Amino acid sequence: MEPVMVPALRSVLAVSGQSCELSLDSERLAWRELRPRRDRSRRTGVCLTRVLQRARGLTDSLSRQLPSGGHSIPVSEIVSVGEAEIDETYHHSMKWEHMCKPHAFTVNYVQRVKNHRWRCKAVTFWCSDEVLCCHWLKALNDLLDHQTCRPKHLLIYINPYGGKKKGKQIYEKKVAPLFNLAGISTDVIVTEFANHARDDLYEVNLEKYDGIVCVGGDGMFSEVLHGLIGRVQKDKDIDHDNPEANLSPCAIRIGIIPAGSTDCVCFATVGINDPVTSALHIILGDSQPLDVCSVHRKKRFLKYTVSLLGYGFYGDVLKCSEKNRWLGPARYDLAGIKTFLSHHCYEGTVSFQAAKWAAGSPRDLTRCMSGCDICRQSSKQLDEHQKAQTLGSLQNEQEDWKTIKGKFMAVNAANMCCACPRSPKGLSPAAHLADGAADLIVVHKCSRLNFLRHLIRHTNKKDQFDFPFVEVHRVKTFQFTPKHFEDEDGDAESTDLRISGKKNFAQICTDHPSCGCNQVNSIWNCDGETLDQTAIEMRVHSQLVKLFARGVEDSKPKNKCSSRI
Ligand SMILES: CCCCCCCCCCCCC/C=C/[C@@H](O)[C@H](COP(=O)(O)O)NC(=O)CCCCC
Ligand SMILES: Nc1ncnc2c1ncn2[C@@H]1O[C@H](COP(=O)(O)OP(=O)(O)O)[C@@H](O)[C@H]1O
Ligand SMILES: [Ca+2]
Repeated sequence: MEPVMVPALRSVLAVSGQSCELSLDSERLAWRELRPRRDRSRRTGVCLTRVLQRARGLTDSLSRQLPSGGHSIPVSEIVSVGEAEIDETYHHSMKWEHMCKPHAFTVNYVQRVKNHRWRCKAVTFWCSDEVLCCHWLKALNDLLDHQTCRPKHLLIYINPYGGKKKGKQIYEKKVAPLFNLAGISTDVIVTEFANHARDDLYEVNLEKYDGIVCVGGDGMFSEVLHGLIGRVQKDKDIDHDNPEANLSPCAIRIGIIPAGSTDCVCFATVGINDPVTSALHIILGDSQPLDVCSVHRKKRFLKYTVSLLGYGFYGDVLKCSEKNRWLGPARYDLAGIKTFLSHHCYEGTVSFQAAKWAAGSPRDLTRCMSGCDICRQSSKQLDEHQKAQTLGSLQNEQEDWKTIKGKFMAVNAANMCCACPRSPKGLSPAAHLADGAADLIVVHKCSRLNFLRHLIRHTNKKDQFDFPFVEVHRVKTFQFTPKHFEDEDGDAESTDLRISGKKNFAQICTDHPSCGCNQVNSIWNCDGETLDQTAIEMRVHSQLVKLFARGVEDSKPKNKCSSRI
């Protein structure tokens, strides 16, 4: 955004009974105390009056005495500004009778606390007269009016059954008051059934809104994502059943208020799953482009995914967890243990095309941070690559397919790092939000102990790919075909469920004669939703949607973008 040119403003006002020099330019609001703070007894009306009287005299000779220390807020992080509410008790305790009428304004702003968490703080500035107070209020509000990226009207979908079933409560207690404070108007829909939000987005007048917000987990986000992408393609007459279609990007941003079980999309794009932090990112109008992967079975669209598309271990965890939904987020822990103990592997073929133009690689020890250089560079290189393809100056890409045949514990595509509270660095720590590529992780058949060692590394700082049975590739597309599809004619158009229904229970797994398991197929976990097909193809669509987020901020800024793991 272009900085707004405003005449710099500078005055002496009082903050908590202390005279301060307050200054404002188009970028920042800053203040410093003019004298060191004494004890709290100085916070009386008499002192405050004196402070303000003295302030009048000081206004012209400010530059002389600025002690070190002070506060500074970027204008872009001010939530709102308003006349201070001076209630009766406060008025009397401050002995305001010594002043004819108090004049003060309050600035609400973002303060960073620990672990990427944000809070809304307030500071009140007391003015010597009404004219000065109005002058400051106007200058600040003019600057806020120029923050054009901020949403004014939002459409909110709340899943009342996600996570610990607290979505509605979280929204009403923690989020709605902040949206009110920021002057954002909202239309709120509490969903009544699964896919309510998705279907509604096909009908709703999107022009009325500056953003869509979902309150829930990754499943709820997925609903909104499907509704929005589907709606935009429908409006533009793009056939999403065509796996080669160039999908049209969605201009309207999506916000996520985390109230689910994993909250991976929120965690990986903000750095924490905290409703207040997410609400503040929405208010400030942050924008984070996000790659979206489409999943097809031949010419049939199945689903979109932005975080994990996983077959084998994560598919089985999901299947098992659904039976215990009543346990809330803990269902995944129980399912994780059960699935780990059952130790299944699945046979099939994985084929992929590497994302040759991608600037990073899955094991380069970088992380996708706010304003990521690797995402920027990759997307530039992808544009050039696509232009070259259109001009026909690239060799036939069909030759670039690589194939892995075998027995797998897991086949995962991570379009982002997939960090979440269970795994703070995620499934693929160096994956990027907006590089136009996904990391394909293939965990070959291995012993229980080795698989456990691999899983444990998702929770500590060690490299989970540093095993001979794990391989990882940065890809633009991949296909998976389970063994039984290859054994059949490989062209079966019938649904997997019919085929697997027959075969799964007929064939005894040769890998596990001792456990007598008869499972040939796993299922796909697609951002926490199941797919009804096992033979699939996935393709990454670079930066198809935008979120109200800014990527994870570096707490120790060195190289602003891609910090070392
Ligand atoms: C012995 C220690 C083992 C620890 C392994 C931890 C590995 C965790 C990786 C988690 C990746 C999560 C990827 C995100 C998936 C979500 O989209 C999905 C749905 O979320 P929600 O809608 O909010 O419920 N969550 C899952 O599939 C849960 C995976 C849990 C695996 C244990
Ligand atoms: N009112 C509703 N009743 C039942 N299911 C719903 C409702 N609203 C949304 N859903 C579905 O609930 C599922 C899980 O939602 P989510 O918010 O991701 O919670 P969790 O993280 O606990 O899985 C999603 O598949 C979503 O489509
Ligand atoms: Ca990506």
